[in-house]
Amino acid sequence: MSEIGRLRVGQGYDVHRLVEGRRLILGGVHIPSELGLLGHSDADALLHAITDAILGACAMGDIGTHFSDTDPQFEGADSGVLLKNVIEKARRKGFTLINIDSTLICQSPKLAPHMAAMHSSLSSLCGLPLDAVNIKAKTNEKLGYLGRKEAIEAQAVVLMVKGE
Ligand SMILES: Nc1ccn([C@@H]2O[C@H](COP(=O)(O)O)[C@@H](O)[C@H]2O)c(=O)n1
Ligand SMILES: C[C@@]1(CO)OP(=O)(O)OP(=O)(O)OC[C@H]1O
Repeated sequence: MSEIGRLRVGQGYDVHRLVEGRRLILGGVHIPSELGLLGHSDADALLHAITDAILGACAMGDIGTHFSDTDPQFEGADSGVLLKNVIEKARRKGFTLINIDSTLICQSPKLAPHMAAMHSSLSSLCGLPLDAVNIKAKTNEKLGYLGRKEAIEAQAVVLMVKGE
């Protein structure tokens, strides 16, 4: 089969509510903030969106079917561990990750000062070179629940190749 016939694209999305009393973790990095994301795991919306994009590219379902949000095993889970587990499951089915692009929609805090750390963390978690990984940040121009700082949303697209 041609190289093009072996390419698979995947898309992922996640949103978590911002609340008091939780640490804000994005891309595997702790970001100092008065509010953190609520979830069963560490609620790392960026890693969840990327995990879902990988599962999508491989036609392997979604994050909740692999790691149930009612399973005590995943309470407070490090989403980096879940992401690495999915990359390994995909590898066993013959899929290799090529690149990731992603967007965080986050009115506050400002993510630019943390971008290099998130970029490096994501590259390391995914076993990809830095030039195959991208993270973008957007405010929501103060519109809606994202603009009111009630939540952070993440979107991701990945490209994968199947076979040798
Ligand atoms: N939480 C955020 C949001 C955005 N940025 C950076 O600001 C730029 C402009 O954002 P707009 O939403 O006004 O288009 C954006 O391109 C990011 O570089 C940020 O650092 N943290
Ligand atoms: C990751 C899981 C599992 O701990 O829990 P949450 O942190 O609530 O995250 P969500 O984005 O709802 O996705 C799937 C869950 O099963």
